Amino acid sequence: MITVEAHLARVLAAVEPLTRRETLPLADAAGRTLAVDLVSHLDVPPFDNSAMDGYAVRRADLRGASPEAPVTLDVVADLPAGAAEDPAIRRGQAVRIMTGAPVPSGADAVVAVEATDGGVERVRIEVEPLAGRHIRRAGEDARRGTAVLTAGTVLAPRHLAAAAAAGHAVLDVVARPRVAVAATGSELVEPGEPLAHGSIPDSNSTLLAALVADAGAEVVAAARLHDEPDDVRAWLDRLPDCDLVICSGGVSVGDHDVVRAVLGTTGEVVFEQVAMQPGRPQAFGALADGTPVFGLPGNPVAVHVSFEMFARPAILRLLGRRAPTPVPLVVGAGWRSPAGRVQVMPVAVTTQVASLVAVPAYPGGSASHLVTGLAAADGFAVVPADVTEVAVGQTVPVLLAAR
Ligand SMILES: Nc1nc2c(c(=O)[nH]1)N[C@H]1C(S)=C(S)[C@@H](COP(=O)(O)OP(=O)(O)OC[C@H]3O[C@@H](n4cnc5c(N)ncnc54)[C@H](O)[C@@H]3O)O[C@H]1N2
Ligand code: MOO
Repeated sequence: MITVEAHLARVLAAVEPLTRRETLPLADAAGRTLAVDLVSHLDVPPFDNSAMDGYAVRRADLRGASPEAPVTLDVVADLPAGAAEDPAIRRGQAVRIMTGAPVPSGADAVVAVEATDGGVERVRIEVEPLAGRHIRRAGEDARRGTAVLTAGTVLAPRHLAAAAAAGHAVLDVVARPRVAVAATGSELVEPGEPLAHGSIPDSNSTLLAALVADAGAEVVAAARLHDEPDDVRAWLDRLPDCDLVICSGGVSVGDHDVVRAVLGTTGEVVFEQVAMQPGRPQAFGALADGTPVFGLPGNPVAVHVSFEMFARPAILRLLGRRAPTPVPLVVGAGWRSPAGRVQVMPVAVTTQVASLVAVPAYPGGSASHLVTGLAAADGFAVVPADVTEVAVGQTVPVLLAAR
């Protein structure tokens, strides 16, 4: 038996970050991985502008101004947002200005309209503003030429907004890893189709395709294959170019374990017992053309768990992303864990007395066939191999599940 860490290290050593890139308009880049550090093309904001609707003034004109001693100024211009002018302001003058409009170069403060009588031709002002009051300075958010986003960032709406503000219309992103998925098993039928005795709906195909997409990759081939070595061989031979192949089922020691029968003879794929529950039997290696291939155990919970522990980290490495950090959560209901194996327990995350707690998503942690029970999970608690009892109130690391 090998450890989870050793198996993961072997997987990560076999995949390299992709060098393929795509250039996408901002609107199409959400969820993609930025390929390069992004430098601002602009000062952000691009010019000194007003933070308030009010009046641009010269502070020298407003010495000692107060509600008891207001000062009246002539309003010589009106600047809405988008105005391009830079009107001169002389002694005793003010410029009416709206939020976002460029502050005239002769002004050194803005007075909010609330501290005035709101006059259009003349304005009565009741405060002496501090220097620079209500002026948002050019470049105070980002200077032209400085980095605003770093390579490897998963582009969320807020990152796209930052890129737009920094003057970018398109972004260089890492190409989506191309992944082929196959579910093996002669008992499997298309979901929704009538079942003969002994048949079950194929849920792993749906699970794997959705997990692959969630991890930021693209499914370029998908198949449901009978436990016939020739079928599996033929599918593998006809695969389009891909970066990764993920199979489920057929990796243990049964008579019809077809992935073992096909890939176990090439010498490039290693079949291991990993000290993990569920998901002990694992296959990983390379096809004849070098494409990395996973053989995940067929039980659906084992598929999800194996994906989170090994296949997702591989896809994230292809993308140049870091693996997600588990979230420490308090245990809300205890459970037992096997000695000597890392237990990956589906947990529901709920709120108890104002704190988030993790409780088993269903009773009986090792039941790796409970595919509908798995739907109750919000994440996976990763319990170290030397722990046999997970007690209420203790903290466990939880890998949050795809949403
Ligand atoms: N003698 C032993 N038998 C088994 C062992 C063992 O160590 N010695 N390990 C058990 C464990 S643990 C697991 S996990 C499985 C892994 O075996 P396989 O990878 O060969 O998986 P299958 O036998 O093909 O399937 C296992 C189980 O999952 C169901 N399944 C498979 N594919 C799908 C799918 N696409 N959708 C829904 N359900 C699927 C399948 O019907 C089986 O019930 O081996 C144990 N046995
Ligand atoms: O190890 Mo199996 O993957 O528990 O069901």
